[in-house]
Amino acid sequence: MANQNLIPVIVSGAAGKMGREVVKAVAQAPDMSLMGAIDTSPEHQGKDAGELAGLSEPLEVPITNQLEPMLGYVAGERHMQPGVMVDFTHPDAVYDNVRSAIAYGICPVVGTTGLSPEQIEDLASFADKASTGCLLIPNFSIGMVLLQQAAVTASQYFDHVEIIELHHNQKADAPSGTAIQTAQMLAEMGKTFNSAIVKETEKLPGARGSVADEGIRIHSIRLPGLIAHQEVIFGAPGQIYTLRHDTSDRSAYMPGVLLAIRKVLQLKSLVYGLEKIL
Ligand SMILES: NC(=O)C1=CN([C@@H]2O[C@H](COP(=O)(O)OP(=O)(O)OC[C@H]3O[C@@H](n4cnc5c(N)ncnc54)[C@H](OP(=O)(O)O)[C@@H]3O)[C@@H](O)[C@H]2O)C=CC1
Ligand SMILES: O=C(O)C1=N[C@H](C(=O)O)C[C@H](O)C1
Repeated sequence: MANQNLIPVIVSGAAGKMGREVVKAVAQAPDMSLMGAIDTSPEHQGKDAGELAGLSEPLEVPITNQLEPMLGYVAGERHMQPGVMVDFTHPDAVYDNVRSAIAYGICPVVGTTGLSPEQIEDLASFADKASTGCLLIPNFSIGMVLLQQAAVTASQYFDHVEIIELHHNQKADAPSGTAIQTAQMLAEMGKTFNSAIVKETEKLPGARGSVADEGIRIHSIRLPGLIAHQEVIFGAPGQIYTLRHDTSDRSAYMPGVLLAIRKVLQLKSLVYGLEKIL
């Protein structure tokens, strides 16, 4: 039987690139217990989540595609605190997974990007009604929080800014959740950026990227060899100010994920962004 003092954690997307890192991090955290490892990928069903994640010993937690029964099992177990579901799956799956977790009183920690503003609003209202903590974190790395803070500061002094995000070419959504959040933060400064000084014509559609709130442009690059990178480039007459963050290993996200697992238990509603819980 699981130690009832430990935080019970289910990892959804446990066989994926991020899920495997989370399995390792949770298994090594002294205050957490990995209760379930969910993944729909057929080739990984029944495999030990720990061995798949590269741990030397099995965790005796098999990968399964049965999320609802696992949520029910964890919700029904006697623990000192509610369970947490960490989701790193796919933009098409995350909404339903989060709804299901909240319905069982399990607190979601969501890294999966690609939720629409309407879906986020709906999940916020569902979590609120259920008085269940839920964290949506577009980027778990501390370096990105610092980049965003520096960008907000710079946006007070620069009126022109564009964002470039660069990712591996297995990424399903574009632009990245981080780039969208960064643009939102700048847009909240209450001014319109990038006022045009000439009439622009795109000779190839999309050449100037996508336009987010307040005229901020986002350009998405997808290439093998990349992991996750973002530049925020400010321009003014005679000067360019470039902020850049590079992720060279997915372990960069793990301190943020473990912090979120601990913090979500203290919440009663949905909170968006790592910066809100630091
Ligand atoms: N917030 C952050 O800091 C970060 C967020 N991300 C985001 O996390 C998400 C996952 O990224 P990544 O790990 O690279 O992706 P991967 O494709 O490597 O992993 C996703 C895994 O989830 C599985 N899956 C798909 N649908 C479901 C479902 N309904 N239930 C359970 N498992 C499912 C996939 O199986 P199959 O392959 O068979 O479909 C796959 O094994 C993306 O949205 C990405 O943008 C990534 C890095 C950092
Ligand atoms: O898919 C990824 O890899 C990443 N996705 C997140 C996003 O969309 O912002 C976070 C990070 O950029 C890695």
